[in-house]
Amino acid sequence: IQATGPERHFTGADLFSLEVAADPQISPDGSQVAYVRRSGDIMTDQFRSTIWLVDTRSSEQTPIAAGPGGHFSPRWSPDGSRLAYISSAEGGTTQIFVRWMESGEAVRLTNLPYAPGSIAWSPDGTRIAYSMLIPGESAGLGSAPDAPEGAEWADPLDVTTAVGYRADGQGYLRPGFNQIFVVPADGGTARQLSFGDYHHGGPLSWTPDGRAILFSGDLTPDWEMDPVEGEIYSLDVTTSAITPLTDRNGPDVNPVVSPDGRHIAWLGFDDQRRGYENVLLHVSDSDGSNQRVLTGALDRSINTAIWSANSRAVYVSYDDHGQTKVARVSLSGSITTVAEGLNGASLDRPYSGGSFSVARDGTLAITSGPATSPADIVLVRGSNRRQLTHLNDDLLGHKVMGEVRRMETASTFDGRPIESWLTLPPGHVEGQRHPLILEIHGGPFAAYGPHFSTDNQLYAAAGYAVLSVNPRGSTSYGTEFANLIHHAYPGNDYHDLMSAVDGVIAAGFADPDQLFVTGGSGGGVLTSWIVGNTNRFRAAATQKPVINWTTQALISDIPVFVANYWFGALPWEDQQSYWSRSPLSLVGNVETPTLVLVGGEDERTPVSEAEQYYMALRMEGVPTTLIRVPGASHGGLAARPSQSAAKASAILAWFDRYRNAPNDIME
Ligand SMILES: CSCC[C@H](NC=O)C(=O)N[C@@H](CO)C(=O)O
Repeated sequence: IQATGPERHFTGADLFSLEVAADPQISPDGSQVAYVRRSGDIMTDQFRSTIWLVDTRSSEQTPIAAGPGGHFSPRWSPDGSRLAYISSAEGGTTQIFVRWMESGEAVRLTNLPYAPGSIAWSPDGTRIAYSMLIPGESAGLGSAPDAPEGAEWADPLDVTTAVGYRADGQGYLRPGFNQIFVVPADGGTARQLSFGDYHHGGPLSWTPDGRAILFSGDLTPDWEMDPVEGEIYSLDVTTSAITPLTDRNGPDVNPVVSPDGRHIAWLGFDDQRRGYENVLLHVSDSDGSNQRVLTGALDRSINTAIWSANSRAVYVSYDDHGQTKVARVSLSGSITTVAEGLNGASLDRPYSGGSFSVARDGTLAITSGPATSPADIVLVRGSNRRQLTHLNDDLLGHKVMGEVRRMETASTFDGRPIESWLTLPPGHVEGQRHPLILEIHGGPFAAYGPHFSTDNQLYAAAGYAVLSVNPRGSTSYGTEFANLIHHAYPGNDYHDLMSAVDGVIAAGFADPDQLFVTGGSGGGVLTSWIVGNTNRFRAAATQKPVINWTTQALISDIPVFVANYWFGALPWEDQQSYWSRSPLSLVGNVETPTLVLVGGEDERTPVSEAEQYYMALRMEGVPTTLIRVPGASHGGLAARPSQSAAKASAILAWFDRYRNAPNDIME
């Protein structure tokens, strides 16, 4: 059949044409913004990162690093004359590059054996600090016989004594520790500054005199068993002496020294072993004395902190009701919101997020955009906003996207307001009811909001309305709301989700006989929990779920965290809680046809969780299918455009199979 015209709806193939702006770095004088552009590439089936410069007056764009390889982390020298970045332009390991802006010359500064990260210019622009993993020795035990010359033997045994021996996105970890280095900014030999069997973590922040670098880490022998702990340390650049600046029980991370050197700002909280804590902005004097919290009254979590040029305030980003905002926090603790509507770089689901930077005069560069398009670069000067890039107008300008509307319902459990966003099928006519997909976020401490989502747009283009709900436990509504699921997840969040579904039915958008449910990770837990509790949904698709908390606590890459923060006991100490909160405990109730889907290299909610559920459903005679996404990690389930499109297509095919089935087949 020949197409009669251009495809007006969003399609899976469109994923290859999407572009999203990230990591906007405004130059100190505010004249230009360097940013990372992530673009779909149909030949490599990846999102490729390039660095572009956009002029804040003319909006003219210039490529900084856009050739072969990946390019990211642009960072201005303090005087704005140079731009450092990390790139694999020359193949092999990523390296630090510097571009001289006036001449346009870019040079590779380093020749490192391993990938650098957390690059930070010294205040006088003469040096660049960075962190890098230095491999350590594997724990040895016994030995293989000697191999004859020329023999090709199997790999040696992999022996570990580490707690963190696996990590999502990396697989089984090679032993080693993050160390801090410094390299001359005009080339030369890098020097290692930190040593020892501890991770010395970024981001890094220099003191204005260039004598010390602040970093965070847990330099105590018990660091492996305390996954959230961290302190701020000062590292002497000459002697490598390390001085702790904080010492409380709880994370102290992301230190930033004020431009005048008088204060330190950082993020952290008192560890109470609760599922959720607001991350608070702290400041102290430069020696760590006089510590105080500046955002205690906000009751929101702070994501990023950047000092104002005059050292009198800190700009922070935070999530509020599913939206990401920037506020200016003065040293006296007054908080003024200065930008709203930030959007992050994740494309598949509408998670809150976004990034920003600040010029000397307070002009902000943010990543932002409507819910129907990925993030662009927007300049914010006082109340003026100007969109500098239009990365997707060429593609989405010719498409009819699903409109996104904010909804609110009272929970049937306790009357609390539950916020959600409804993506309507393109061309929706008022009064028309649609089949509804409830799409549940993970975390579980995370938030959806009015943000772009390829999954939701693909479902909407297929004629479904899609509901993205923030049930209790969601972030961006304060500590009390998030901790309503402390040691009680899944639980009453179920009622919030069902209330939101009933809200859109009552509002006339959804067909009550055509309900479907899906969700990933924490959202997969809730999807499986829902089908264990109700038969109201015609079909379900549980993505990368936890099914059995005992195995999750022992096999995932966050074992100690799950046990200590989400249960407060080890599995064998409180098997009753672990079992009663496991969706596997309800599998005998399930009648809803349920698709199970997981990334083949998921280390966060391991493949074995999905496999347990699939087999349990088969044993119970429930219609099911297991899909593994080859090579995909937990965080990277939708990283390859072809797999992301195919995943949405498989879920739609599963739902379509039951969408039009006569009711008696469903009974
Ligand atoms: C329920 S166990 C771990 C869940 C995981 N949390 C952190 O990694 C999760 O829910 N991830 C979410 C949000 O990041 C996801 O959608 O993958």
